Amino acid sequence: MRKVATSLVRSMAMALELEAQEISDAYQEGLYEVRTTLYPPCPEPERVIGITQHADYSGITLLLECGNIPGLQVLKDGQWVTVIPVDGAIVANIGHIMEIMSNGIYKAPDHRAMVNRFKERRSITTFCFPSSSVKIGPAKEFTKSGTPPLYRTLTYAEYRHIFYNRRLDVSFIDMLKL
Ligand SMILES: O=C(O)CCC(=O)C(=O)O
Ligand SMILES: [Fe+2]
Repeated sequence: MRKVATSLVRSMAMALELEAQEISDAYQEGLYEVRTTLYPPCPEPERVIGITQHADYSGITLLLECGNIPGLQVLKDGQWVTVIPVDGAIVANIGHIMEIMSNGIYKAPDHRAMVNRFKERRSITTFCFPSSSVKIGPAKEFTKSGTPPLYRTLTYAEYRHIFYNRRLDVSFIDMLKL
């Protein structure tokens, strides 16, 4: 997972002409949180949401959908789009840290997980973070070129503190916008 995350982040940084080596090194050393989720079958799936609408607070998220049972949905142009599982594939999702670092060019999409009437679904999610020594803010290349930063710059500890102490009725990313 570390290799996949590092190489994805490197490509994403290169596409924006950012200091790709520095950014991928940060993900080489960072914290990776793994969450396994089990969604039991539900006789009334239309009345239940497995994981409610949110965007991830990671840099990027790598998701393994076990058993090819669909459930993940991404909000695209105001519509929920189901991500069809592909055998053995990893779903990569952008988290808030990449949104901030790219000064809003990459967006952390809202997504949710639905439940299935007949089948149990399991997913394994790896939330990939840069090293805790890295400041979380728009990449220095944006400020150098005179582009105004759209997000605050925080230490890793501040970022996590704000996330875990936030009010749930306020959008987390909006709190970090300037
Ligand atoms: O289980 C899934 O498909 C999504 C899980 C997820 O979005 C999360 O854990 O943040
Ligand atoms: Fe998520």
